[in-house]
Amino acid sequence: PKSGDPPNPGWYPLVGSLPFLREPLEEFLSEKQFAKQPVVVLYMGLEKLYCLNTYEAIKDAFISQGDKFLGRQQTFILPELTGEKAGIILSEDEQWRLYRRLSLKTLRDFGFGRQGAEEIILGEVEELRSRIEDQGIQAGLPLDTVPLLSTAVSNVICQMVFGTRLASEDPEFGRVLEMFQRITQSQNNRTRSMVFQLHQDYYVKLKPLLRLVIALRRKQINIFGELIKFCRKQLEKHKADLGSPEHPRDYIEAFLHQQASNPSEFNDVRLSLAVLDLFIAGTDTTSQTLRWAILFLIENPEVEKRLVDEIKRVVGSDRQVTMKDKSQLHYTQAVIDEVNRMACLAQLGVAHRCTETAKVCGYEIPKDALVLFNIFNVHNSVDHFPQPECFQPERHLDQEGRYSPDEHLVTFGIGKRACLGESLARMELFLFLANLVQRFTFRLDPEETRTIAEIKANPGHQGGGIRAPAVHKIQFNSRCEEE
Ligand code: HEM
Repeated sequence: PKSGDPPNPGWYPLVGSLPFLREPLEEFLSEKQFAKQPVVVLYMGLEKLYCLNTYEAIKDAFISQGDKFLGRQQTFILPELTGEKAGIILSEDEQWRLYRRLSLKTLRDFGFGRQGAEEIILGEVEELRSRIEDQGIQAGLPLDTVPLLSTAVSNVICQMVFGTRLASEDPEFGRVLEMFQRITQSQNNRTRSMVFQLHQDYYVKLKPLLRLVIALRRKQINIFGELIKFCRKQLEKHKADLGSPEHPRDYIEAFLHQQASNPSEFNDVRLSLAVLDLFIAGTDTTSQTLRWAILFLIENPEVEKRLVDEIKRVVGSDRQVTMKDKSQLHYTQAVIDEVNRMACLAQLGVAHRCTETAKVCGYEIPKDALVLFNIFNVHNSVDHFPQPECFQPERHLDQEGRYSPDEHLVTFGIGKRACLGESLARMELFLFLANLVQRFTFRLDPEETRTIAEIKANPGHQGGGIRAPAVHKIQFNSRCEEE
């Protein structure tokens, strides 16, 4: 380390800080010695990794100097596998600008001549309700919320992207979903996988090492390859039946129309990678947040009661909760923010690459450095959220009880590279949660031997790298029959 470098947890030659780190990394970096440090540097073996640890540092980097932090880490596996570098999440420069702009526009304009996003989500809410009634309540069985919620959420993306409810209707998609769930439920040691990714330049130069790494990662690479094949098949189907450019029926159609005028930017491989990114970024994140929400409500019955009372008062029990109700459901919105605060789903964000040397809160971050941001530390900061360990939706309400969002909630990141699906995700969280709560009560499987705290701690790190509760089952009951 040079003088003036950010603080580090300790280091040795060659292995760097690795002997000093503890999992989960976001919690380690939020311990007392680091909690108030704006920037921390980790020596991950031979490479440095910077972590923006406080809200001030994240804002300084991603808002005040946003243009210097628009890069992403470049990987060798995608070019090796596909010949292209990226879709949306890992793209940079012109490709990123084009894909981000068009993806946002396409998702925002959603309507696509047929159904709006709200209608699609409400259709899935209904589908979910009947699955819970048939497979859970009628059969008297507690349900694993991973397949239940991830099918519902991926059906939403399926309709937007492919134009069909593939997740339920196409037997081939059952396999695709299973592949996603294998990624979701994989046991993931974040530190080990970060070290692996940070050293990829070495493997690319040392071919025998590259072969070894590919052999070790073969399973994940195969899953990825199959998913890409599936997307390409969908592109072919759409090409055979392309509608009018004025009213694209889905995301793929909108992009295929662009392909006609700009075939190299919008080639088939990039399009497939972009589609895959929407699934990777948009399925598990939303469905795992809903799993957290159910656990928090079981743990906090007084919150659940107030939530149900609000929904009954504003909406009643005879019709679905819709987006029109949202502005009156202040407490419901506050509950969702509190779920997002405590779930800290993308705990350390997605790494940005610093494209030009920058100074953040007084510390130099060199060009090409990789930079994470500690959402967990910001969401657990006593300065912004007093008694952060308590689930208190009231903190997101003003004196009059009106919903009042807090800028320190950084669930979706901030700045130009923040989550592209935020408004869709917010709509899904609101509609799925409010409608589930209106219809059902939740209880942990009576046969469960672990406590909720143990399930939340998820010692096996299941969750494919995001903060997810361990696998468990929930017993649903019909709310009106219980009351
Ligand atoms: C609760 C649900 C979600 C959470 C917590 C979440 C969180 C995040 C975070 C933290 C980032 C990184 C931001 C950064 O690098 O600064 C991100 C990026 C991204 N998210 Fe989400 N997300 C969610 C849902 C979605 C959905 C539904 C979609 C798609 C429709 C989506 C698509 C993306 C994409 C494409 C990116 C990369 C953006 C870019 O690189 O320009 N996300 N998300």
